Amino acid sequence: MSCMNHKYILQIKNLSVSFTQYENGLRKIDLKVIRNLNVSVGEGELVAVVGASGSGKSLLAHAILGILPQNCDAEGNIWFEDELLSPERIKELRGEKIVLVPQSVTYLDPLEKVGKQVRKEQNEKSVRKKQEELFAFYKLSQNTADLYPFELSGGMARRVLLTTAMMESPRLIIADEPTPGLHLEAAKKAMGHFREFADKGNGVLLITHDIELALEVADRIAVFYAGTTVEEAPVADFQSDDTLRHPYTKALWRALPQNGFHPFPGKQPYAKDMPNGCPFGPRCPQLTPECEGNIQEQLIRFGRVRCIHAK
Ligand SMILES: Nc1ncnc2c1ncn2[C@@H]1O[C@H](COP(=O)(O)OP(=O)(O)OP(=O)(O)O)[C@@H](O)[C@H]1O
Ligand code: NI
Repeated sequence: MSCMNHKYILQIKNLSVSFTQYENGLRKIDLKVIRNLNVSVGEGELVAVVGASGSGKSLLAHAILGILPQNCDAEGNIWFEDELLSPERIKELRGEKIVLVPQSVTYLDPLEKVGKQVRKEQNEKSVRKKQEELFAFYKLSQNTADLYPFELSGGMARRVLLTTAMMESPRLIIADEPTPGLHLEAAKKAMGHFREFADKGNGVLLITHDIELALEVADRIAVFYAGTTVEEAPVADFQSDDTLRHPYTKALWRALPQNGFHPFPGKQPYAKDMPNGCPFGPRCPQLTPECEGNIQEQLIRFGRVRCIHAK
């Protein structure tokens, strides 16, 4: 499904996130870990954010939800259903209209029984019923509700996090790596649930480094590299590397098992050692001196790309 004629649920423009650190305990430095990032989710859309570890995926989720660490600052604009979000407004929407399925299971409160947490302390019959239905859906036995988080296995804890997100009637689900530790069946269920939720006219931002999973459920893929989106493309474009736009996306495509498992050398740069211009430059087969300049995002064939050589 394309979002061309849809309303946006989430729009992020020019987001930058930096950490303040002290070098040798004295000199203050700003470490920019996300730069000029744009990404959007339309009504009825499931958008997957893919990218290597450390590319800024979780920080993006935390920036949207206003839960960045103390020493971390965000700049840029985030719109939720045509409303420019302020920190106060984000607080109101968080957990109600915008929910997070966090990457780490440590988000569960260790001192409170699971059922109470999932129900957010509410005890009405309808809330209990919904929790029981969701537990059944995710194959959690009903007595799981009486356990404390430390009594759960990793996979159970993940399924508890999924039920927590599904308890509300959100408009946007941000799922940060929701599947590691889950059996294939549970992972498929969760994906099916997200797809269904989007198909009802809502939005899902699915953060994952599993491109194959993303290709199965998403409408569009946003590819992250070193703190920014290098490409945003409809899923159909991933059928061949000719229809993809950025050399990094093409390299990811060729590294997939079904496309020959071609590895590509090198590593994503750290925020401290960012090259001038294109962050992918040092690894790029198409590198030219112009790549060290300012790289604007261009619109090409219903997708967006940050590469001066893209066609
Ligand atoms: N508290 C912090 N202080 C300084 N740098 C941080 C902090 N938290 C994260 N970073 C840096 O920000 C970058 C992005 O981190 P983030 O957790 O968003 O990556 P990610 O794409 O979610 O990775 P993963 O796939 O491993 O979950 C990383 O380079 C990381 O080192
Ligand atoms: Ni992460």
